[in-house]
Amino acid sequence: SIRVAIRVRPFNAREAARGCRCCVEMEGNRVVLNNERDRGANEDGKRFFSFDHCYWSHDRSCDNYASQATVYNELGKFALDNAVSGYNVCLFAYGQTGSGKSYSMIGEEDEKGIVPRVVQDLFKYMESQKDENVAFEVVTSMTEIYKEKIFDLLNPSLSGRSNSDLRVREHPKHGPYIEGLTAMTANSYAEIERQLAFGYRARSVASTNMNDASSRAHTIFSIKFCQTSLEQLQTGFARETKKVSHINLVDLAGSERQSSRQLSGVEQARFKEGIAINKSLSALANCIFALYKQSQSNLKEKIHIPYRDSQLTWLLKESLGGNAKTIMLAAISPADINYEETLSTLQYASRAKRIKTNAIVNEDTNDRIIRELRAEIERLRRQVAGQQVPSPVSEADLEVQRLRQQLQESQKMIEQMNQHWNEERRSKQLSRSSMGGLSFSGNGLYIDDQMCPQLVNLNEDPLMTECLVYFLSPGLTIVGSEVEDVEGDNNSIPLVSQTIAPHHCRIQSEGGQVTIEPIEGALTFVNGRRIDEATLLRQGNRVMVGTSHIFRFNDP
Ligand SMILES: Nc1ncnc2c1ncn2[C@@H]1O[C@H](COP(=O)(O)OP(=O)(O)OP(=O)(O)O)[C@@H](O)[C@H]1O
Repeated sequence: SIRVAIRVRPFNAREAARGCRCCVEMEGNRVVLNNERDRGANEDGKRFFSFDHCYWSHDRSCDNYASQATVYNELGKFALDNAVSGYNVCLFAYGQTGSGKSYSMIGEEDEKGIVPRVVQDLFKYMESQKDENVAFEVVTSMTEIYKEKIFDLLNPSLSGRSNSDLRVREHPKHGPYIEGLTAMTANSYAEIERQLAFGYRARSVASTNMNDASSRAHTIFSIKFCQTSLEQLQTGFARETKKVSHINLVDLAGSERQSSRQLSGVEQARFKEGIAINKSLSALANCIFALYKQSQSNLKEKIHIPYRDSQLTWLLKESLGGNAKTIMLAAISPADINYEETLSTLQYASRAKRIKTNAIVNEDTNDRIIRELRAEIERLRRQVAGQQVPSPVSEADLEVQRLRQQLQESQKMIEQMNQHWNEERRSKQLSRSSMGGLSFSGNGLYIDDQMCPQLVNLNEDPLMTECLVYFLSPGLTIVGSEVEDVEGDNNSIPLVSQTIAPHHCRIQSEGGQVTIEPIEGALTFVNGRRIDEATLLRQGNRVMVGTSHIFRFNDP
């Protein structure tokens, strides 16, 4: 379920000057609203709401005062821990204008909020995991949805509102995304801090009755976090595991009451912004309501969730009802003059609590099974160790035996998984070689396997040169015109021409060395010299098989 937290701020200057009464109390994870004139409240004028977390930030002198660090330690750390485990996470701040959303998300110079703290701890995590077999990548982007238009806050050409708005598209697997959005790689916390400062300066902010610096748009700061680790297997292969998670930190524009009185020019502009903000927030409310209904319903039929009704809900689709662990931080004012807005925020948040998302670790399926089996083995090992106290009780012996058996079974499964993984990799390599070993990226052509030695074709036609890459996996590779039937674990390279024998030559790759040997004197040349025995290949050697297949040997 979506995790929901409520935070109440101190009185602002205006509320203090008007001598407002505090209408909010917090008891553990329960919020109590007080208003004797509220007809929906109980006879004591109270309404009760429970949430996953309640943060009392109204009065610093109270024992239960929740500081920026307290809020981060629960919400931000939860988001970060899940992102590190490979889940998509989304943390969004909701609430009336001036209720404290930006304060919680961004914070102030010496009271940093969730966003900078998440980034800081993300870099600390990467530092702590530094290892030559692990690589990390952090890519950030920052957008603003202002009056239903999407702007790129990290685009340096941004000047005023002239930056043309961007479009949302939908990826069949990963869901909606913004086309053409600037994505920046960051190598340090300081870099992201600069990006954040730049992006936040470019936001649409204006002074309103409720807040001197009110965000007039929704701001989304996104981090794509990739973790690639390389594991050396006993089989000689190196297994690459990749986990990618998307962290979306969303500071929503504040909901506000619309006035029907005569408005001045500036007020008119704020009023129009307010309409757009309320429109997208009500689209969000409608999605939350539909998702809430879906969670209540036992019906098989699916309820339509109106994600498409606003850019905001469309972009948050995966975070609300899809593949993400989502946290909603609802900020409220303590003042009685804002009672209605506070009540509506709490009702909104109560509904969100019931929404269930469907978060999964974003990694290769085989990686997931292997990871789960490893965890299982570890658990069983610990259990076996725990049970090994000498005991005459035969029941304990039986338990140890059962655990041992389970452990063996899990170990066997993991071996099979690794074997299966290797086979898959090999078959991918074979299909790559039969396709000419080509891989395409958006930027053109690249050879995506730098780990194996390779034979790269050379051709009189420069356009045809280096178009074919044969990857030489550890073990034996048979080259010939009829190699479909090569047995066991052996690999094959099929070549067709009159001068190629059915089984023409053997290429052995072992312990980092590769040799080539003709079979029954078949025509094979290394650097123009005919060979008749196993010959060691060196980086850059020219290899000719028959009279028309020429390659360069590449050993990365
Ligand atoms: N927990 C808090 N402790 C101290 N001051 C706070 C707290 N929360 C909010 N404030 C102060 O209240 C004012 C309004 O907060 P903030 O700008 O975060 O509201 P907001 O919900 O983001 O408003 P808007 O929707 O208009 O952008 C700011 O001056 C901020 O410093």
